[in-house]
Amino acid sequence: MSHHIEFAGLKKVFGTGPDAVQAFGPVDLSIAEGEFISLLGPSGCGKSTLMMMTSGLLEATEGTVTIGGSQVKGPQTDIGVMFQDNTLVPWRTVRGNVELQLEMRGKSLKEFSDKIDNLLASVHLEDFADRHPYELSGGMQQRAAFCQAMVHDPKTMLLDEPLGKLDAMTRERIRSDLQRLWMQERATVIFVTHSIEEAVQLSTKVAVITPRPGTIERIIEIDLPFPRDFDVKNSPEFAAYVREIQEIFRGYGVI
Ligand SMILES: Nc1ncnc2c1ncn2[C@@H]1O[C@H](COP(=O)(O)OP(=O)(O)OP(=O)(O)O)[C@@H](O)[C@H]1O
Repeated sequence: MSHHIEFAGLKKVFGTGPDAVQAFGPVDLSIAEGEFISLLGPSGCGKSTLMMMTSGLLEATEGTVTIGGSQVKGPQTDIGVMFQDNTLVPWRTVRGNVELQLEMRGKSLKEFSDKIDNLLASVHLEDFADRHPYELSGGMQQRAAFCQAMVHDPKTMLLDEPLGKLDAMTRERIRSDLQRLWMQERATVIFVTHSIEEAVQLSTKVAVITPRPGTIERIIEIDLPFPRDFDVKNSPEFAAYVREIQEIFRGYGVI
């Protein structure tokens, strides 16, 4: 089954009458299987609204979301989601939290045991598997949440500012982890960020969204080799992409 994502005439209005808020759209967008697309847009342009509609947690006012050929009509369980606030429960260990995602989906813990070990090792948490969330730093908690989102092998991932609350160095490190895992798994990823550099580093495409109600201003294909390591990030080509996107936001008057 293909795992492309399709938005057709997708629009969200909150409320009715004079108090109605045109939050997002209408937007048509096709995201190919294995694509890593970042959504970059000013605060309040409707990025989280789009992610909620894609995951089936919020109903669209008009239009449709289709994932892998099936129209989204309710909460999706076969996708991986990660938001700015992590979803770790305090009474379970790191490993227990990752296992919870399997239990909720009725999957065998035994079958996924090696996968959990590999995931925790890939984000350098192998020595903290038996610790509880309160014993972890904010960055470590986000890395654990990342393993939660990935453990059931989702072919579609929705990441809504997952690195937003982290300090710059931790953020840099998790970006690399995320990129490495994406290169291995090639899931279809929609990633919301406020960082232009982060979007250019991680994405095959960047969708620049207009101020509210968000519509797509431009899709920029990022034609740089993966992994986008230190050298790629310091190349003139990388800087040119960042500059191109900065110019769009300058045009909006938001930077
Ligand atoms: N449940 C809601 N009820 C009413 N209005 C809402 C609701 N959720 C969001 N909105 C409005 O919809 C618009 C888009 O909000 P949304 O959170 O999607 O933006 P965003 O692009 O994710 O913002 P940010 O970058 O600041 O996180 C905003 O004007 C917001 O006030």
